[in-house]
Amino acid sequence: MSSKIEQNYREAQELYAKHGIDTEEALKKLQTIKISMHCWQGDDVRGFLNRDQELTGGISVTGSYPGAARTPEELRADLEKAFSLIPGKHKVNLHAIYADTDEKVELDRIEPKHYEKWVSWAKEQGLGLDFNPTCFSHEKSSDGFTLSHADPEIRRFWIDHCKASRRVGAYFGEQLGQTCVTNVWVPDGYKDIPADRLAPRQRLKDALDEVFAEEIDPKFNLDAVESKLFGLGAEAYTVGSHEFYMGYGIRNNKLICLDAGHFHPTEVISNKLSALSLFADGILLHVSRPVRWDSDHVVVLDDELMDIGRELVRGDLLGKTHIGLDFFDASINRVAAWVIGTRNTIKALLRAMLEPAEALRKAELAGDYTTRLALSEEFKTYPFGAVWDYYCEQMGVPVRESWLDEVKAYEQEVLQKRGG
Ligand SMILES: C[C@H](O)[C@H](O)[C@@H](O)C(=O)CO
Ligand SMILES: [Mn+2]
Repeated sequence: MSSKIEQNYREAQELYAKHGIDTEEALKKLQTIKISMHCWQGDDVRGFLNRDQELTGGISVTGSYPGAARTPEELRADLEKAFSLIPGKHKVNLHAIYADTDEKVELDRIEPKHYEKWVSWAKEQGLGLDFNPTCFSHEKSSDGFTLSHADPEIRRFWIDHCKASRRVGAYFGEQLGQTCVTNVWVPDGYKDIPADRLAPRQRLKDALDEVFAEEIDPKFNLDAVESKLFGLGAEAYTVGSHEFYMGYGIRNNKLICLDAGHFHPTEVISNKLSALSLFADGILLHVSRPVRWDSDHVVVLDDELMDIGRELVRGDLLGKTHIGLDFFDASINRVAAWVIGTRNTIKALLRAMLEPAEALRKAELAGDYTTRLALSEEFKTYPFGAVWDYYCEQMGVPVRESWLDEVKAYEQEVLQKRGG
């Protein structure tokens, strides 16, 4: 006797098959896609190296929901809980400040050994790891500048940190047999109108050239660069703007990171993917949800998330795109935040795989925009949910909202005991 979930799935399968959409193929493909889940949602971007430092760099976490992870052990336990509720095998994205070590190590001196415990854990869990130098929340970034700092000594510190970070990334890749993506984002910028826009960009370019000078096997580590429009306290000018990094990344074969919150309010990253894919070696996504500014809300299954999924699927861009998440909300249960955002990102991909892309393309080429619109709209109410539920069941994770009971129980048994 098949379950109700399977019966619903079989009916949906038939409906999709009428349009030549193979749901089994879609689910097989979906299993191979890894989402890089960012560790920093678990503790409001505090990390473990300089826990007393306030969060700087023009980013902000709001909310005081209890239960933030205070130690690497707690953070790993929370990540495990979240992964147990998300279908598939994925990656964890670490920032340098999440080193798991008793040593008081400075950022420019980090080494693979400071992250060994993360690697053993990732091996046990069958996860990949990605990495980021942390160029914020530090006394040497207190005036808002790092790699483009006018003071060569400060610049040197951050260059050395980024170089060390790439070596950590390569260690992750080599140890785990999965390429690590090391993403460089710096907050550098001015609050008010600069007198000189060029010099900081020249310094950033030169610093990056130095950071990337050491050859690292791309099998182990790929470098990415992340642009931004503005940050808190850097409203007038950001050194690492989109044009800057698009140019830098294309010329130097770096992955270009598109963060959904790093553009003008009506500008969407979904519309950039096809263009960039023609010129860039690869793309890294920071899937996020800006609400009026780069607020880093948990991603919901909204039009933009579905458009990102569509562009990746229809343009066959999954092979050259690394999907990372970047949101941090401290006003809700942090494990739930991961689960909601990651499940939504996977859902968006599945939904895109279950759309009649070929028929839509054909209609478009024939100038039949009526069919294009009619079909797109009708597919919005196709039984995508039945396929998603079946996928969750097959992958051994809770179906529909039943995951929430597990998060609530974890909150009672574990998170609430942490206080704070
Ligand atoms: C913590 C992240 O590295 C950071 O959010 C960065 O990726 C970013 O998006 C800054 O706005
Ligand atoms: Mn980002």
